Amino acid sequence: MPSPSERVITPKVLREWPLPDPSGGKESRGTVLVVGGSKFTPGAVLLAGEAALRAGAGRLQLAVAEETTIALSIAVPEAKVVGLPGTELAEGADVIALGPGLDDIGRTTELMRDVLGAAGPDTAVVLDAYALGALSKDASLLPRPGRAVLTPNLVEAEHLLGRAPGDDPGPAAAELAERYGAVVSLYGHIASPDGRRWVEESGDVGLGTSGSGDARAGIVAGLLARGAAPAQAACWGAYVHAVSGQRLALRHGRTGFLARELVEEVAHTIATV
Ligand SMILES: NC(=O)C1=CN([C@@H]2O[C@H](COP(=O)(O)OP(=O)(O)OC[C@H]3O[C@@H](n4cnc5c(N)ncnc54)[C@H](O)[C@@H]3O)[C@@H](O)[C@H]2O)[C@@H](O)CC1
Ligand SMILES: Nc1ncnc2c1ncn2[C@@H]1O[C@H](COP(=O)(O)OP(=O)(O)O)[C@@H](O)[C@H]1O
Repeated sequence: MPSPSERVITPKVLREWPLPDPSGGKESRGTVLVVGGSKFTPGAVLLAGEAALRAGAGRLQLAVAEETTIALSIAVPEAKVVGLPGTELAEGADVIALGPGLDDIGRTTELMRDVLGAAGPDTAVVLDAYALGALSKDASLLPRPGRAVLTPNLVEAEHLLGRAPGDDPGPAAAELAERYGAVVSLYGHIASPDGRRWVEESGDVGLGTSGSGDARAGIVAGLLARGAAPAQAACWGAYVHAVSGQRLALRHGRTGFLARELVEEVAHTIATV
């Protein structure tokens, strides 16, 4: 049941809150820079990056572990791929998605200082995975929270809150949004620092698949790149992620579909809202 303070995200609500017209060239749909990956988890960046393109981003850049640059440039031929930290690309990026696939809090902290410090004043930021662990230790790592979306899973929310989110993630999302001054998307519950709240109710068990959160962070980044506001990108992102899962569940069953298949559904789901 949604709380009375949460608006349920339905196709009608989204159609009243349309995404910016995507009819311009790729320059007008923005550049996403995904910063993340490690020697042993390079695929998270691939999932997030491809999800950003499927959500409509114009250009994709990946800053990844040095030893994975060649493999990822072959796996994602649409992207420019450089070694971490990727600071040289940060100033020109419209959106920076930081965290997927990182595996060390100290290294992530350094990356956040370097990359977000080099970002332009209007750059939007999506923080996921290890970036949220680092943020839980040092809130100053998010220099301009106003254009940020945080996409924690329940473990990351616990690190950020300092306690378990409890049975209803809605109040936890609202508390985090207020604390960090950023939009928070937590398990289908979206909260904005101005107090607005939404809930997406179509999600199902199959969405709990490896890489699902990486895909969702990438969708949000792509929507921001094409010009959506942070709360709009988070609401559309949660809906598109959940409905893409529903469509896969109809074809394959409630569980067993893959995050990469979720990513492939994204463009069609957006087009049919
Ligand atoms: N194909 C791939 O490459 C995949 C990579 N993935 C990546 O794998 C990484 C690890 O994911 P797991 O869920 O196993 O993560 P862990 O179980 O290692 O940690 C869960 C979360 O706790 C936080 N954390 C860890 N150490 C902390 C500390 N010392 N202090 C505060 N917070 C801390 C981090 O924010 C982390 O995201 C993530 O970066 C994720 O993006 C997964 O999403 C699955 C797919
Ligand atoms: N059992 C479930 N029911 C509904 N939605 C789910 C379920 N499992 C996952 N999800 C959705 O998928 C998102 C990503 O899943 P999660 O396991 O938290 O990803 P990750 O650990 O990769 O970040 C969640 O935030 C939630 O919105």
